[in-house]
Amino acid sequence: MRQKFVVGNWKMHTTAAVAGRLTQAIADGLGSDTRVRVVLCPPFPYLALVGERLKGSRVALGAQNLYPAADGPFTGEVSPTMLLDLGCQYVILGHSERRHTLGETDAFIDQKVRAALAVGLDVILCVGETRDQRNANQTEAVLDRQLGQGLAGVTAGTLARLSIAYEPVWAIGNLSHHATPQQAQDAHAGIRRRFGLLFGEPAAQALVISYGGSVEPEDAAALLSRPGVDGALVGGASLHADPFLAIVRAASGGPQTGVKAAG
Ligand SMILES: O=C[C@H](O)COP(=O)(O)O
Repeated sequence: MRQKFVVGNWKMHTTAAVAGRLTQAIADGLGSDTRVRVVLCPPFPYLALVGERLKGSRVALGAQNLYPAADGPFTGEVSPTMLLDLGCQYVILGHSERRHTLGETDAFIDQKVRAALAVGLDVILCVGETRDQRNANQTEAVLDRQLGQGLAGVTAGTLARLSIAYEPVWAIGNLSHHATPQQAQDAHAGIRRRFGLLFGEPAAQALVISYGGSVEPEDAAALLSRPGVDGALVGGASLHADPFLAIVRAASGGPQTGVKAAG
């Protein structure tokens, strides 16, 4: 049985003071319950601070990006080993904001996935179609391409350190147009099928596939109770402790032992 997975992606938000308070509130609010795997991904400058606050908690630290080289003349970039040094266990790669706003290609994302897995980081690989691609019935082709290239460097030995986040681009930061639980379930089933073709059925059944795109406490239970929807990659709602904790509770299927009520 796959463990539910909830990741907070703070994107380019917070300040040091806010990051510290938010981390503390989330770590305290989660208590000792381990039914849901929880990860916080702050901006690079706050990784050390957040990592420090998470010590002794059951929340893992993740980064939002990396550069696929061990070191070198790459001004402004951050290497996989630097993330490890800072205590990161996870890294988000292939996020649509990097694909579409910053122009990252499938080939570059493939390099990043390889670099992350090579040093022992766990990868959360984001895939998803734009609204135009969905309207043109290209969703499957887009996911095929993104998965085919994004997973090219994954091997039997590194498979267990990979999860997928399905994020339809049209649903991100868009409360009036988020995907329905059925749309998420269908896309996840397609991703699992493709994964099975690449790596075999046991690997496909073990694969954790999260949904991202305006996940809010109100719809989290309906979404996360769907077969094959194993978690949530949460943006906006992870910037406040109460809604984020509520989403974790929804993922656990109900009140969690040792989890204080959000408030
Ligand atoms: O990484 C998170 C996703 O892009 C979702 O962001 P959002 O919850 O603000 O729509």
